[in-house]
Amino acid sequence: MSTRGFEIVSAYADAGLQLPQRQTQNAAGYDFFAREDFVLKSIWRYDFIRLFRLIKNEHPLTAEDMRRAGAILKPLLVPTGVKAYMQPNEVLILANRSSNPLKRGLVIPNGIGVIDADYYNNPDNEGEIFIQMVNFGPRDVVIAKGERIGQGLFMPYLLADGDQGNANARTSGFGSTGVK
Ligand SMILES: O=c1ccn([C@H]2C[C@H](O)[C@@H](COP(=O)(O)OP(=O)(O)OP(=O)(O)O)O2)c(=O)[nH]1
Ligand SMILES: [Mg+2]
Repeated sequence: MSTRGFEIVSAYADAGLQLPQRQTQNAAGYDFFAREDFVLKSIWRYDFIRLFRLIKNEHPLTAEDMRRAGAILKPLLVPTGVKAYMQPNEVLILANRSSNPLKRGLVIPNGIGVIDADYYNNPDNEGEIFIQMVNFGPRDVVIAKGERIGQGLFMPYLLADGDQGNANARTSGFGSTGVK
């Protein structure tokens, strides 16, 4: 019987992807591999004078200013091509590799990622796990397909007193339940 684990998202079945793996005997985290090559642009590439004006809401700010700010300052969602199944009272916690900030300037801006059990096989993206990243380093970082980018830890979670549960089905992620 299947209890918890990883599967390749069907669209990438033939893409030669690897399932997350632990690297040593007692490693807690399953390392995730990048689904494809990608570039994480350094946030230093942004023109900071323009950024300052943007923050202060000073004009004139062009559409191009907004586009550049969005493109560089927005975290990138690094695709893994992998989905995780688990028990209803379990969660997969995504964490950075400790070497990422030290060696590559890469941080996970949401601190940790919470992958809910009901994200698996959701109708929007089949439950593909994405790792949010920002490059605070001075140089752009190129990550090749198959490089290890973060790790996932399966954990049980607890309910508060009086919690009768919630019948809503998850339809997607990243704000699918609303932003407020
Ligand atoms: O780093 C992350 C964080 C989340 N997710 C997916 C799985 C998770 O189950 C879903 C929702 O995450 P969360 O509840 O943390 O985000 P939200 O902003 O509250 O979105 P939603 O309204 O969809 O719950 O998004 C990821 O793939 N990577
Ligand atoms: Mg949520």
